Amino acid sequence: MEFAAFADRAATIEAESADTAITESVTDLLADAGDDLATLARFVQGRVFPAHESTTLDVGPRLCYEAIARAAGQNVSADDVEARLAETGEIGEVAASYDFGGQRGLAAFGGGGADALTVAEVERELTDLAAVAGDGSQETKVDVLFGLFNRCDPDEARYLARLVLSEMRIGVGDGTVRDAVAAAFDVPVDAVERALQVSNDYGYVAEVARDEGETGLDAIDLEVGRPVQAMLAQAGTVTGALEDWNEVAVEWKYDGARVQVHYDGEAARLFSRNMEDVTDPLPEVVATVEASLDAPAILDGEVVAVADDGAPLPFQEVLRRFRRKHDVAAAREDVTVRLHLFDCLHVDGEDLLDASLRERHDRLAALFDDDVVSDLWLSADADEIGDVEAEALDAGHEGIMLKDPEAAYTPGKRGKHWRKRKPDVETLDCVVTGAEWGEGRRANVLGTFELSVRTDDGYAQVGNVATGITDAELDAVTDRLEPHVTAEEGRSVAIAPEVVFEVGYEEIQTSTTYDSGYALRFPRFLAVREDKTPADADSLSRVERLAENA
Ligand SMILES: Nc1ncnc2c1ncn2[C@@H]1O[C@H](COP(=O)(O)OP(=O)(O)OP(=O)(O)O)[C@@H](O)[C@H]1O
Repeated sequence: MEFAAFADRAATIEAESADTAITESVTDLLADAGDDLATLARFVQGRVFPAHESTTLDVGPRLCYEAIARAAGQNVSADDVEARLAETGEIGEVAASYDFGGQRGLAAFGGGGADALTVAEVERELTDLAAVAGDGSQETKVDVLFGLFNRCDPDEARYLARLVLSEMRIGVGDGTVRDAVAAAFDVPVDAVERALQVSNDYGYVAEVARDEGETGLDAIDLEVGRPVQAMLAQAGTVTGALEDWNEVAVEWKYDGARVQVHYDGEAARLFSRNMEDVTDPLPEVVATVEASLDAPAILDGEVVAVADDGAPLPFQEVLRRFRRKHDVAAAREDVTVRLHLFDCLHVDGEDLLDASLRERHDRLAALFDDDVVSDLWLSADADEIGDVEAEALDAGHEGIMLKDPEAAYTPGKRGKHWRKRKPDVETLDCVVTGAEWGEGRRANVLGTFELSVRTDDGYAQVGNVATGITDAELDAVTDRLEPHVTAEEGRSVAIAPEVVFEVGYEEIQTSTTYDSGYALRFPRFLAVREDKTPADADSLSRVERLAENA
């Protein structure tokens, strides 16, 4: 296909506003694509390379402006191009506004002709351009781009400029291409979706859909060395997770950077969340993996920067390691990293995407014999989950992940099967007005604390807290409260309002359980506010406001 024909189709697509019309136009484009199918399935999304490839054009805006300026003629400089961009705000518009050499050439041929750019040629030239490296590479890249722009008419220039800067913006998203592939080659959308998840390559999937149909799509498997998109999480709550699932798989949410490990039986390669190859900057992670594995595997996890005492450092520190291309040894001295693996997508020829998290985690745990694998707690108890969260926070991590233990691994999906518990937006300072002695090992310490807020004439209860308190804190809190016990009945004690607890919670609900008319959902102990007296504690009217504004 001539590049001019692609530009023409792109312009048509861009002019459409309805999603269905856009999908239909992309469907037609793919159906007519012939040998250019794979390339067009990428170009239409503004991609030159498959999503799983780390290859980039490595063409910054300035370099592109220079190439445009050179093609536009002697009197135009990169600064002029940039100035026009400041006016119009869109690089395609700017590129289309110049008279390039090619326009005159095309006019002479009456459009098209021997010198007409083809889609295949653009793809080839850009692939060669991406491979240019070393001294003088920037100059060579400008030369290649100049050569292309010089043969463009305004419409071609518009879409070439956008393609080069990954700013296609014609309203075609991942979902559009998925649906268009399904429609163009009469295969089920689900089969296309799965194949895309597994291969991360729209071009390849489009070709398989056309040439081998549904059977071919179903046969696409994960491949060691070809990264897949990471499964993502939504914000969620413990109460929500407990409502939705019988049991919740709880893990620490490590504060680091996502890493996907591909081990081919001999060597490991590592990929970042956006599928960049980060093998070289992380030799000790590679060594950890290679020391334990003896069969091919694809694993998912987080790399965390740690201080000398093992405590996690802010995640910016780990990014310093990810970005390091030179002098890795020195960077390694500066920032120590640890690998925490939490999922397993493939082991020794077997894809595990469709297996449950429960099974995938078991398979992962069987591959390593040290503490590389995340601890996973299965729980149906909010207090227990709260304790895991308290431990995670104590250990310096971000909080917890709540996962559906039965769910499959869905690459690239921000679904509801993985949830990250948001940090508390608000906390409440509550007065402790009662408590209960613990049981068994904890019989000598107070365990559950009655939380109240101030009212006009006293205090009203909003809940009980038993979660988030370490054993050491329980001892200290018991010593602090015991002198204020005013009455005792069974394990329950009444306590004079003296001590203020800061508590986190997920939600405030109206409730008839407590005399305040409200109940904190999933309250967690955060601290004793020694700096506050009950007079400084929160009031019922604040609770009312918080409940209303939720
Ligand atoms: N045990 C774990 N299981 C899954 N993801 C984890 C875990 N520990 C840390 N993480 C990190 O938490 C992220 C989950 O949140 P999300 O999928 O929304 O990613 P994100 O957009 O990078 O969000 P965030 O900025 O909150 O990390 C994962 O991408 C991963 O990097």
